[in-house]
Amino acid sequence: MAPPKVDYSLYLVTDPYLVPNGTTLEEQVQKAIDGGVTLVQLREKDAETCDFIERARAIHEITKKAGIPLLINDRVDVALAIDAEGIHIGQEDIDVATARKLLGPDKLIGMSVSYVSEAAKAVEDGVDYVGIGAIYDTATKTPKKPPIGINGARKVLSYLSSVSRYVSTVAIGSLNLKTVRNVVHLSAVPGRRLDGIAVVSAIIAAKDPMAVSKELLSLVRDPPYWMRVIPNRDVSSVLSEVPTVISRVRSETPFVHNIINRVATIFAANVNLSIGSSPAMSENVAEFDDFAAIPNSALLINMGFGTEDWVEKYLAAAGAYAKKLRPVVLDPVAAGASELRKGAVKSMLNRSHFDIIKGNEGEIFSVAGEASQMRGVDSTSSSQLQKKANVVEALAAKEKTIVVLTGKEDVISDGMTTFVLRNGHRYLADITASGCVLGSIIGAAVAVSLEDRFLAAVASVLLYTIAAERAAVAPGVRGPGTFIAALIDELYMLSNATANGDVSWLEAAKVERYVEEE
Ligand SMILES: Cc1ncc(COP(=O)(O)OP(=O)(O)O)c(N)n1
Ligand SMILES: Cc1nc(C(=O)O)sc1CCOP(=O)(O)O
Repeated sequence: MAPPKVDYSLYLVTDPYLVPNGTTLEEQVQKAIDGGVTLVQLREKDAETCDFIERARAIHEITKKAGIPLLINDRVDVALAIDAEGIHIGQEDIDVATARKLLGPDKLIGMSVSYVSEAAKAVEDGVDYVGIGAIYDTATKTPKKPPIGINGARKVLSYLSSVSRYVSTVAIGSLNLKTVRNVVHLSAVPGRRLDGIAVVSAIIAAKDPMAVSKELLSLVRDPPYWMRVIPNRDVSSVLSEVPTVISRVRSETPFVHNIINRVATIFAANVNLSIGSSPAMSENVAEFDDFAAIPNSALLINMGFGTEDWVEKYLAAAGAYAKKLRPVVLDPVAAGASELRKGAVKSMLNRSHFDIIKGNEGEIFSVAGEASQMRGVDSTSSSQLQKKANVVEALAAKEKTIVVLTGKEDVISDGMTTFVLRNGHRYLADITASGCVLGSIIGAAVAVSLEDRFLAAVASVLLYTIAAERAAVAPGVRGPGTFIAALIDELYMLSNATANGDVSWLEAAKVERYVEEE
């Protein structure tokens, strides 16, 4: 079923109160259209009818010249008075049947929806499009309902993909240069994605509405790097690229910004240094933008400590890196251990994208919404490989990410290809933060291998687990304590050997592609 001809990609909704001093709403709209806005809605909440009509006529002249539709917010009479191309109505405005009767069959009718039930009613009533929101809290208006996040948009899209009539969709509510990419591309479900975004303040209040519109339009239309998945990966070709990633970490010294729990800090910094990367440990929001601007940076968010402002802090950091197109690794430490942690992870995934999600079985199962055997921060390993592989693959596909599930066997998936890795040593389970510091290695690897995050994950796990095997039998290692020092030594030696062309250690790799049995 082909979508209708209206281009909803970048839908400007006006607000007279947000226009910067020294310019007019008409000028802002004209510049926004010059930047690529594809549809305009005139939204005047307080204007007298005669003023509303006068302004609508002026804006209509501009949109007609540009060949794009003008819709009127709420007011059928104003739409009829200027022969606008349609209206947008909310849940408490005029009903669709009456509006259709007044406007006729050819005008566009859009309706605000937050939930599947509202979308179902709007479809039944015959709307042309729905405005899904509010995705996030917005300062532009006080919403009557809580924000629905990316997951809420996904639910509505999923429902709409199942109905026979094509009803177009735009998302609304704090859509701006920081949020658009994630909302548009993460909310997509098989066979259906948002047709566009509706924007008020990011354009209307902008000093340069043309530039902002141009950028927003490309963020809507151009899929981000994380939407590209390399199909049909085989073990030997991925393994052949592992030394390149490890060598590049040593030669390019990527900057790894670790937001990590206190138990792991020193260990993580030493591990980063041992493989040639440059660690920083900071939770200060004031420096996130500066760190993200470092060309070869990556961010690790290790949710080890549940402080009060943690989610907002993590999201501020993730937003800073997303804006610079730099990678973010999420370690949902003890994700299923408490309601606080479950809610925090849910909120994070609902509001941001993560390039790699790494956790143990209990953590990954919890993130995926599956029942897990989680106890504290340890993970039992009760699930069969098949279950683990299915959960990891489904989560990776849903979140458009790479998922690394660690354990006796490590499972890595990009949603299409799943590898099982069987290296490592039991001492890793006998020391604290062994999982956390793997996140720091992954951060370094993905910083130099953004174009192939699956490879970065495989390279990191192999380097770490094979180093652990060697460390466990290194001279002088008598138990977990001496193992930690030997592990850092081995990481250092393997990384240097690889950079010098000696990749013999990789012969120990035990990797296979997971193929589900019939
Ligand atoms: C595209 C789009 N989506 C949603 C809205 C909100 O409409 P409504 O619920 O009627 O709220 P107000 O705009 O009247 O404050 C919209 N205007 N446009
Ligand atoms: C007009 C409107 N309607 C919403 C809804 O949820 O239905 S949110 C919203 C305001 C969106 O403004 P901004 O782009 O500045 O966040």
